Amino acid sequence: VKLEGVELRRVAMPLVSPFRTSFGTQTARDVLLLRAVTSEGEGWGECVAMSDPLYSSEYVDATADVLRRFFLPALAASSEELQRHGANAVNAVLHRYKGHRMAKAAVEMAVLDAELRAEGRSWARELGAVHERVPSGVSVGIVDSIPQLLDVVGGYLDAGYVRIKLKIEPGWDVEPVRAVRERFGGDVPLQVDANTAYTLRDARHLAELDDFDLLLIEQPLEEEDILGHAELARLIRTPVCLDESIVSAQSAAAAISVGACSIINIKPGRVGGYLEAVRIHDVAVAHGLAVWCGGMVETGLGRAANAALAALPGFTLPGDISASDRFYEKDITAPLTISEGYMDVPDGPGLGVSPIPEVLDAVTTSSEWIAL
Ligand SMILES: CSCC[C@@H](NC(=O)CCC(=O)O)C(=O)O
Ligand SMILES: [Mg+2]
Repeated sequence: VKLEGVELRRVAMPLVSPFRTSFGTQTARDVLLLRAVTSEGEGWGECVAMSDPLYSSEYVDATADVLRRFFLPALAASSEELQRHGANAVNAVLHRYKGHRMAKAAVEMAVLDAELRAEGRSWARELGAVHERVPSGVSVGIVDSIPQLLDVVGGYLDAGYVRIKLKIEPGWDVEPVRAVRERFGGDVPLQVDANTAYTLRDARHLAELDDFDLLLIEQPLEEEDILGHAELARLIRTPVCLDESIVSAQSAAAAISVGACSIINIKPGRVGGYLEAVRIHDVAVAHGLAVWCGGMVETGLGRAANAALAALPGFTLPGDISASDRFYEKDITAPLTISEGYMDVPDGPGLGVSPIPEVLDAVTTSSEWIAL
């Protein structure tokens, strides 16, 4: 495929309610979208980077800059390779550049979408999906009080979500979990996500969560503390799941081999793209680990791609693949919905969804065309 140019389009998407985690509170998303124009047609990519480098070192202005100054020129200079191998060549061409995996993921996604739309092939089929619909879990932010939390959780259970994930941080962990268990019972699939907020000194405290039969505790320690997670896993019974720490199939293999995790949250943007996400799935499955698909508050574009990824055989735990209306009043695509707790996996060409032009234009804050 010949890459003729890429549009960098920024959209401002207000959230339906503030989303608070251990690293901050979001009320809106400033999202970078890529529209790749190729010889075979157009494709869309979504960059999952947040506005501030608080989840990881990437942030949306930096991803636009690294695409503009390094990645897109490099792809233009490797048009031969791109013509021959398409999206499979993107990460190979960009490998010499360190990090910026969310930016790499976005351009690989846009090129892959263009190719698949042209071939009439779905994202699900390309990645190896084996299900037509996937169970939908939901991520619940930190709120001001326990009663408010119980209302929020009750609302999502009424909406049909099959798994509840609670954001936790020091001072908001054992009590909220206890309250949810007491109110909704022991059968509700329940897990927690600390986003690196604890240290090994908190091990004894985190062991108090063992009484609540959680599916997992996600990323309790900082992302580079692989050995710390292995030590923590020996001190608590709740299975340790890694998110921020797993940036590639190689780092997944390393974390698994030292016993740092028994479950992995796979996020394509964090690991450089959907193709690497499948490799991590394969490594985890080969070691007998369960994986699930995490979320980065994506628009319908990334949400649709994540639903397809979550349909691979090793994704045996519900993912953070909630309906569009969990975060957005009006999504830029036709809204993704759940019924009886499941989301249909898109089966159209490419992502299977597209931005609705007038909706996209209404939320666009900037657009920049980069000819290649
Ligand atoms: C701003 S929070 C983004 C990262 C967070 N994501 C979620 O909690 C799920 C968000 C979603 O459902 O898209 C995580 O660490 O897993
Ligand atoms: Mg997480």
